[in-house]
Amino acid sequence: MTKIAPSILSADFSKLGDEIKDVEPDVDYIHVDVMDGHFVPNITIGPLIVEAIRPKTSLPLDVHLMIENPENYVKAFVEAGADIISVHQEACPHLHRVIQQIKNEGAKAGVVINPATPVSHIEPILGDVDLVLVMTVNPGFGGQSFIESTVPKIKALDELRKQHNYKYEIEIDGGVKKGTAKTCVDAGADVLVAGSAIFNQDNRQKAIKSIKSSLK
Ligand SMILES: O=C(CO)[C@@H](O)[C@H](O)COP(=O)(O)O
Ligand SMILES: [Fe+2]
Repeated sequence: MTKIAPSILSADFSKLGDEIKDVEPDVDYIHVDVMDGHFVPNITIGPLIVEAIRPKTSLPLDVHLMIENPENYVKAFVEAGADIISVHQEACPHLHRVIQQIKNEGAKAGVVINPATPVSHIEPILGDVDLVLVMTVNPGFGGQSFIESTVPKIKALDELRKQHNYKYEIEIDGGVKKGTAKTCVDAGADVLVAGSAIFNQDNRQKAIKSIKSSLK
């Protein structure tokens, strides 16, 4: 069963608790986009907001770190209540160490690749991660268009998982809506992050249902 992870980047930040409650019954993770104004041009939220939303939901908080030097913040995000922490390969010269650090802190560890980064750059640590996040847009903003050339990477990750019996989930992030969602699931994606396709809609339940039914 494909999992849905609404990205709160497109939610109303003045009432995040209510926004999460609105989607909670129909989804699997809450996706939290952390941006530092260095790794990506945008600045969003830090551990304080994660701590504030933690009591508002029992769903796993899926924290996507789009920051430089993520190793300096892993502990703070785990203490704030993050369940899954994903770091960008492009931001981590010592990727293996950061992945171990996340796991040692007690969270699930994910690795993220940008649209221009090949799967080969993360192959050596695929046996160590709980999640691989394939960016299907360039990170930094919600509401961008899906980049089709990322789809073969989803397929390659699914193949490698079968071949080596790896256990990671494949998550995709960016430009998810009807059509692109099915393309990714057919390629092997297990978790779909969706921001604007859910939170920019008046009826979020209907929006989630429509993504789910597009997968059949
Ligand atoms: O990490 C990011 C963007 O950098 C995403 O999680 C976005 O929040 C997805 O937004 P949509 O493309 O679904 O509107
Ligand atoms: Fe994200």
